[in-house]
Parts: sequence; C-alpha cells; structure tokens
Amino acid sequence: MTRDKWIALQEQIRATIGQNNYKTWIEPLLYGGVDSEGEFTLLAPTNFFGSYVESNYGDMLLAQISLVSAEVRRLAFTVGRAEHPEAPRAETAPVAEQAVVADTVVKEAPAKDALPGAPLDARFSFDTFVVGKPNELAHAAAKRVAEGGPVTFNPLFLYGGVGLGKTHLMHAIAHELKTRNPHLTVLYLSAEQFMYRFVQALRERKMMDFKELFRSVDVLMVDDVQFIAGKDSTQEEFFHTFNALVDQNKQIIISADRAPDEIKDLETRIRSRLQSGLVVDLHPTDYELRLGILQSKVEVYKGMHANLTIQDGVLEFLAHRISTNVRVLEGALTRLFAFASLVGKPIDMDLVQDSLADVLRASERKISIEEIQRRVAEHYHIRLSDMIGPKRVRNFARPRQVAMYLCKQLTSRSLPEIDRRFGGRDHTTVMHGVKRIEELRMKDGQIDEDVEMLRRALEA
Ligand SMILES: Nc1ncnc2c1ncn2[C@@H]1O[C@H](COP(=O)(O)OP(=O)(O)OP(=O)(O)O)[C@@H](O)[C@H]1O
Repeated sequence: MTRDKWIALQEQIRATIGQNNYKTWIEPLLYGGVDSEGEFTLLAPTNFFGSYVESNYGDMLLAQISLVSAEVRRLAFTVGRAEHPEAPRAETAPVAEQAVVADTVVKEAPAKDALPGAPLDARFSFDTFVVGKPNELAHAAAKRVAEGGPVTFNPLFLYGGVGLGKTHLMHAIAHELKTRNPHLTVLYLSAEQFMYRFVQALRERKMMDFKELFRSVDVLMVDDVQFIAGKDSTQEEFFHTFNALVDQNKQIIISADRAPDEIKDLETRIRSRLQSGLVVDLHPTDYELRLGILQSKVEVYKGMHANLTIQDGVLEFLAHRISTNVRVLEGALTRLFAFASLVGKPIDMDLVQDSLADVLRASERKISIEEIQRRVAEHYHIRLSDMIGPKRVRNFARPRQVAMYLCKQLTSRSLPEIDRRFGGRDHTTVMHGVKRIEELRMKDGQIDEDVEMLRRALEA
C-alpha cells in the first residue's frame, strides 16, 4: 500500500460511506506505511478518533484496501499528530462527554466560521433521488418542506435504516430551499457535530455565541439524532435550541436510524418533542427501487465512461443480491466501473464475480434457526422455551409452525434437522407445520402479513 494508492482509494471510500462520514472520519487520517507483516498503519488525530474509526469503519477499510493492495492483512491506528499539545479537559462537561471534548479539540480547528454546519453534497438533490414504494411518503414530506411555505409540521422527523437515503433527502431539502430563497439560513449538521460544537463552546466558554448562532437560523437540520441518546447535557442543550426555534416558527428537520420511541436513553420530553411534528420512515428498499437506483446511477457513470458497456442481467443481479443498503449498492457499482475501466472490459457477470466477491459474500448473510425462533417468539409474545419445549398448548402451535416454515424458507437446514431443533417430536411435524402455513398464507391475510413481516425483519 503506497501513499499514492491510499490517496487514490479515498474516492472509493467516500462513495461507500458518504461525504459526511468521509469528511469527518476518513479524511483526517494520515498514511503511516505498511510493515513487513502486512500491517498498514493509519495515523489518527487522537486515540478516541482512531478507535472510533477502527470499530465503525475498520472492516470496510480493510476490505477496500486489500482489494488494491493484497499485502495488507491488518490495520493499525495510532495517534499521529505529536505536534498537538495535550488538550485540556473541559471543566463543565459531564464525565461521559469529556473524552470527546478532549479529542475534538485536537481534531478541529477553532470554530471561526459563522455557521458551523456540515457541507452539503451537491449530488444529493431531489433530481437524483429515485422514488419507489418504500420511500414515497418520506419523499413527499421532504418535498413539502422544501417548498418552504408556512411551517405545517415541525419537526419533520425522517427515520430509516443505514444508507436508505435520509441524508440524501435532507440535503435535497436544503438545496431546494436555498434555490427558492438564497437568503434563507439553512444549517445542516449531524448530531455528532452538534455535540462537538456544544462541548467546544463549553470548553472555550462561548456558550452565548453558540446559543445565538443556533437560534438565528431559519432552518435547522440535525442528522442521526440517535447519537445524542445518553449524552445528558447535549440533550439538554438540544432541547433548548429546539424549543427556541419552534417558538419562532422556524423549520426543524431531524433524521435518525429509528423511530423516536425506539431511541433508548432519550429524555421523555425530547422524545415527545420529536414526535410532535410529522414522523415518516424510509422502508428497506425493494427490488424495483434498487434496480431503479442502479439504472439512474449507471446513467451518470455512462456520462463519465462512455465506452463502457454493461451486459444485460448485471444490474438485475446486483439489485437482487445486494439488499442491505443503497450505499453498498452504489459502492458495488462504483467498483465495477473502476475495474472495468482499468482492465478495459465490458461489465459482465465474470467481472462482477471477480471484483465484488467480498460484497457478494457479505450479502449472503446466514440466518440461524435460533434467530428465527427468537424473532417469532418475540413477535407472538411467547417464551422461547414454550416455542421449542414439549408443551403442546394450542397457543404455541401456530407460532411454532410459523417458525418452522421460516426455517425451511430461510435456511438450508433439512427437515429432520429443523425438527430436532424444535424438540424432535416426530420428523413429520415440520413437514406438517410448513404445509399448514403454506395453506394459511393463501387464505388468512393476517398470517400472510405476519410471515412476510418476519421474513423481512430476518433478512434485513
Ligand atoms: N432513493 C434513492 N435514490 C438515489 N440514491 C439514493 C436513494 N437512497 C439512497 N441513495 C444513495 O445512497 C447513499 C446513502 O444514502 P444516505 O447517506 O442518504 O443514507 P442515510 O439513510 O443517511 O444513511 P446513514 O444512516 O448511514 O446516515 C447516498 O449516496 C444516496 O445518494
């Protein structure tokens, strides 16, 4: 892994994890060289920073790096900015947040900029957002807010799993609002950045500036708000900022990876504020949406690599196989185009297998029988032991059959093996259970819906 290769890889990493994460966590890393054992060292501004990147992006980084440099077997993160003095600890921030205070000081330049927002990604517009069934409501709500009329729902709370387009929609709203009214002050930042700014203001005793700044915006957008859960003083400050803006009828847009009532360690008063506007979720993508997204991205790539061709069936295969999140899907496409242009070949299934082996392997997630049993038991509010155990109570029979059916559908285990894992009464029990659910799915809408929901949850 040479320094040049590391630099060249950055674009791919950015495409994989998104501009925001890239700017915050990857860009500050410095190249530290590879030793004879294949350990590639990256220099991080602080220990906290290094271990954060390692645990959140370590696997992804190693996968990407080993693709371009086969000799790299391991990553190491060490602190690499010795010229920075040891940062003083904050006096007023609570203990739990102090580590971040100290670390942030080293990472960030003093805040001189007037609006401490994160940069907006120009590619994240409504034009480039592909609408499908799973995201049509969120898209409609975002569009409405972007029109900038009288504030009808405040806040708009968008939530959904990783990489499903929350940030994209927020940036799209910001672009559109700014286009319609260039004088509008739109502040977009992640909840993590909000906390950094807050503890920095505390440390530098600039709380008044901080408050003034956040209260003077026309539109505030806070991404990944689940980050402030459990961080008491940040929550407190967020609460006050929130109220002050709502009182002034200023629009707030929030995103999170789950619904407000599912965010643990969030104060009740904040939870209820977050629920007080419109809460909409981005559902996991379906095949059609994934295919639509791939097709629209291909159009963009074709503009850059006019001579590259894609064999029929490749996009369908990717849309079918990579169902985790859109970011992974995009990363796969970026890599395919990069490989194809390097080797000067068309994008066909051979190239897909060669260049995406790791992505395809990772998406082949194995679902275990235990996992299915646990989920189904939770869904029907029965104890796991009752589902597996010997009781032949009627209440447990249906959940047990549903679980057996899902084991048959989602794992490659044989019927006798599934039977054993359900207490091994009789090897025809599973067969009977599976058949029963198949029949019920045809005529009982509730069972059909339950099974489908469970299947989706397990495959997510
Ligand atoms: N419907 C869509 N149409 C086009 N691109 C999409 C769509 N949904 C997601 N993407 C793309 O997928 C990538 C990930 O999306 P985004 O960063 O908005 O996800 P997120 O929900 O904010 O994820 P995270 O929870 O990681 O913050 C982005 O490059 C985005 O452009």
